[in-house]
Amino acid sequence: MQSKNQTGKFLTFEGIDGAGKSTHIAYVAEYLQEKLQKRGIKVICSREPGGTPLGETLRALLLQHKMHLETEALLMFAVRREHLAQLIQPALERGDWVISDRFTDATFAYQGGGRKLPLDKLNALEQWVHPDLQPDLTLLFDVPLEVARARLDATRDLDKFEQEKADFFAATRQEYLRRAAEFPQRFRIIDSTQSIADIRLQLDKLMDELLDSAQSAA
Ligand SMILES: Nc1ncnc2c1ncn2[C@@H]1O[C@H](COP(=O)(O)OP(=O)(O)OP(=O)(O)O)[C@@H](O)[C@H]1O
Ligand SMILES: Cc1cn([C@H]2C[C@H](O)[C@@H](COP(=O)(O)O)O2)c(=O)[nH]c1=O
Repeated sequence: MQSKNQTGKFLTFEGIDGAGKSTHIAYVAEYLQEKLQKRGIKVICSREPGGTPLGETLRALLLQHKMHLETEALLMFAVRREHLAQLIQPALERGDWVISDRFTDATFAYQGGGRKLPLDKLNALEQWVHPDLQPDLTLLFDVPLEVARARLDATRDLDKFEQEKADFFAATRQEYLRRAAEFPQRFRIIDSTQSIADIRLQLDKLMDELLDSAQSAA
């Protein structure tokens, strides 16, 4: 069994709405949990905005109500502060692994790219809320806008963000890709136009690499 003094791993899933990230989270969590169980490590799935009772209450407001752009960005970071304090940091300190469906890259992409909030304001909030924590691995599910839109239209009623126009999502996607290029050591881009089965094969490989690096660091 692995020493519990070890810090767990933090994985984040990102992409524009309809890219397919949520489809793969349960699969990755199960894959990792099966391998980590024998080392006494739990895999915890969460999401943003959300992840705590307060965060889920704020999520409902954020996804439905129109508000000032800065209010929206501040609330995203307020949700994140609570998520870090209540769930993410305690889990990582126990040595457990956390998978979050979106994290700070989403604020840069949506509020920074999509809504054009200056990035220096977001950098300042990031420095305030989590100066010393970055995901160990960020999977960016990338698809052309039309593919994402067709997937969303086929499945559900659209929330406030999902109702945005193509130019909003083009700018959001561009900011995601810009951040992936800026932080190549933690980002992996998944071509989400592939079949679900092919994406799973790619995810298996990525998770095996991560498990190997965690094991050799232990
Ligand atoms: N590779 C794929 N090929 C075909 N359909 C897919 C693929 N990935 C996901 N889908 C379908 O697209 C729809 C949207 O997927 P999903 O909910 O995972 O997207 P998402 O990126 O999590 O979106 P959101 O952020 O808005 O929740 C679902 O109906 C899902 O079954
Ligand atoms: C964390 C975060 C999220 N958003 C947006 C992105 C999505 O449209 C919704 C979350 O819904 P999901 O389908 O569960 O991914 O919120 C954002 O604009 N900024 C953020 O920081």
